[in-house]
Amino acid sequence: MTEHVQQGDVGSTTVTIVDPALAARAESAAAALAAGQVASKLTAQDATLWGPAAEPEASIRLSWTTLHRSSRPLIGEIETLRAELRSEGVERVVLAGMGGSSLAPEVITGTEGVALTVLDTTDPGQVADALAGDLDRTVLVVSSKSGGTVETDSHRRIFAEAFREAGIDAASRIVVVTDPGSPLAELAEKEGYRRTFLADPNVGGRYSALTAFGLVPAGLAGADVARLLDQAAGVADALAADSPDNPAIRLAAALGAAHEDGAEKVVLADTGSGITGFGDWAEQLIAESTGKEGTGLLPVAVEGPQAPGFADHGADATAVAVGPAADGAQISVTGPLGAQFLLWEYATALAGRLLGINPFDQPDVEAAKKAARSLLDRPEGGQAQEPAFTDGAVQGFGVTAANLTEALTGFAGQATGSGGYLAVQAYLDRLDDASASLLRGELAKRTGLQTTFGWGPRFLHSTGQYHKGGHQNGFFLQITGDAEEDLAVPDRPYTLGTLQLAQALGDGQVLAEHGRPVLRLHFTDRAAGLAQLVAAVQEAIR
Ligand SMILES: O=P(O)(O)OC[C@H]1O[C@](O)(CO)[C@@H](O)[C@@H]1O
Repeated sequence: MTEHVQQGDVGSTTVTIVDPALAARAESAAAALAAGQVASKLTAQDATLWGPAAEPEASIRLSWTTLHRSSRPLIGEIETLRAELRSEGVERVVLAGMGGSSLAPEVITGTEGVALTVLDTTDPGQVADALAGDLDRTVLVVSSKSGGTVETDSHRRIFAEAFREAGIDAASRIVVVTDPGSPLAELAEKEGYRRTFLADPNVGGRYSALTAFGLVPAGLAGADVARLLDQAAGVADALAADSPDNPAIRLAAALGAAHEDGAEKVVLADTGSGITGFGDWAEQLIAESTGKEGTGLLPVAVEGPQAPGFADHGADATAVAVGPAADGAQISVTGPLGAQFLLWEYATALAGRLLGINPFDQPDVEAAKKAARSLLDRPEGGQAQEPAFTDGAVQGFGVTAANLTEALTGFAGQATGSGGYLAVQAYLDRLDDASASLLRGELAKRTGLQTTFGWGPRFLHSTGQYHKGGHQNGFFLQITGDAEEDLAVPDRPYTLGTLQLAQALGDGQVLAEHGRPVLRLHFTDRAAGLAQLVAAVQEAIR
């Protein structure tokens, strides 16, 4: 470390710019943020910080800066409900929620080793497995800020029917988290659902970790959510300080300076933070907040500091250790989970200012939802496409190639050396088909490109915004697969399987309209297709 190494240290919460060149580059941005009193204004919820165009949205999105205080009364309410449910033998918590309505509780419970079944998928097999759990002991938490998200609504319908069929009073087993006045709030009242927690409407989904959206499902599952608020409270004063030593200013200034120098990707590796899955939560915060108007920071969550893309990254990326600095890390961010939530929220909002965008909207998410809806309205769900090739258990779409190897060679050839990124989007079962995620490292290693991996449709509520709105240099590999069984969605004209495929095709269509290359590979047999794809990647891309 040299004199340029910068550290903002709050107890155990630190941001260290390990790379001296980056530390030097970040100095002026940090000084400007401090001099402009941006941190204290943000804490005071000043909606003018991102310019006049962003002000209307920002004025209803800033309550997250004080949640460590305002969320306190929730703790007792959650504990009371949990005790009540346990006294009835209800101990298994299933959470239906997309993006900001499930990512934080998943990290919180994962970090504490507490069981929570998260449904943020339309994969019929994954939902069927959750249904096959012990319904007698199950409570379903339905979390949706808007109250209109199709995946979450489908899960609610499927579980309500399953409870009824099992002779269980469905209303007594459904707990709702939503915004006041949403269609879901109204429905919960009409149906007499067990309990509705109304969240603070002045907090957007991806900033909602410390609202009812993060705390209710995690707390019902048994996580110590009061401690999370304590951890956030412990760092709150430091984050409000107009000083270059403010850890959020440090982080935002470094990411902003790196972006200015062409490092538009942020590679996140856990280096022993003690937090499980932080990258998945941070991905949504960073991508949806910054990836718009053709700019932004692309989060790339990798498997660890040894993974391809981290220590060996190029000039287009900044390597960030979540935990102590490791080989190749340019920035290290440490701290307990509650503190890291608040720190990254501040840093992302400040980085948004440096990038000149509104960090509180997600203008490009709707396009894919619309395309999926219109496909579902067509006969056969608009899904009767002819494959360009069938090679064993893999069919190829959107490509001129005779077989899998040829398709991959062409796709990788186009992307390699482009300075862009590869995005693998797997519309599969993230538990049973978990090994698909190995493709990320294989492709990153072989192409030298920053490579992301996302489960569809989960990523549509996360990195999906960046794919369409951010730097227009992504290459998209979609993977879809036949399911062994499908699930009907009660009172809806589609099954989960048709919805899942419509979501893939709809997003693919929007990406193609953006002029981005999309290769879709469909597995007629998932296990065989996956094995074939991994072997073909190893053969075709060297
Ligand atoms: O909580 P809701 O309204 O169901 O939305 C879920 C997620 O969907 C998004 O709106 C994107 O589609 C996210 O910003 C949000 O976290």
